[in-house]
Amino acid sequence: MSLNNIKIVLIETSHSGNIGSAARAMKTMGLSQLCLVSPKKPIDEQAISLAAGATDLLENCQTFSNFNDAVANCQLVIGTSARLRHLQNTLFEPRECAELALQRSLKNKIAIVFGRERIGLTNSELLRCHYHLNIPTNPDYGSLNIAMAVQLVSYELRMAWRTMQKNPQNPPLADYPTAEVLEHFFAHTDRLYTQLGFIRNDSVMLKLRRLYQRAELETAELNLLRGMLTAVEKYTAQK
Ligand SMILES: C[S@@+](CC[C@H](N)C(=O)[O-])C[C@H]1O[C@@H](n2cnc3c(N)ncnc32)[C@H](O)[C@@H]1O
Repeated sequence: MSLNNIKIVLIETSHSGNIGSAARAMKTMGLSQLCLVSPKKPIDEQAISLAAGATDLLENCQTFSNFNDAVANCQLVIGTSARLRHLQNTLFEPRECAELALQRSLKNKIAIVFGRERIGLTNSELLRCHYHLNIPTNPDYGSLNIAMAVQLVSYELRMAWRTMQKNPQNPPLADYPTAEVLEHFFAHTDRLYTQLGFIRNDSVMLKLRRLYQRAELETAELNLLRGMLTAVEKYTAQK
């Protein structure tokens, strides 16, 4: 049992030093999978210096051009946010998050996504996440440095991992679709119901996304919904 199925994704990081510090935070807790999405600065001297002995994570990190590609192969996507947003997905705190992520990582790939230093994650990125993770902090001053947020979440993952070492669990029975498969389903739903005149503005699809993300659809359940879309499509084509 390892933490290798859990990746930490950093979106458009401005300061290369934060990438290095995040790598160090991860390695101290036994995490190794670092992904970057369009970093504003490449991995440079400062990143290497702040990574201290965790330069192997920087050498092995994967870089993507967008959020969707970075999480495409993950069955569970968790977005972190310092602020509570109006379009809130299921919200949890680091301990609960770590327990769920660890349990699901026995069979699935998990992404925990951290936002930009200044503006965090966009609403559209947060809508692509099954859960939102908020680290409870001082309500008057609650925004942590990104690498410190990575440290806290990684620590909870390590604690959950240690507990699981003592009480091993079976992998979950259900299969879950990857983020990429879910995105195809959302695009199909959007296309079909726009064509039928039911979807007339973006807010409908935002609400549907939230509903389906919250349900954490299993693969068999998703296939049922896809079958229903295809049946409606066939019926309307015959008319
Ligand atoms: C400096 S914060 C960005 C602050 C931004 N104004 C916002 O509201 O999200 C950079 C990143 O660190 C993480 N972070 C900082 N404080 C956090 C908290 N209290 N809970 C969860 N994540 C946090 C998030 O990933 C966030 O996108």
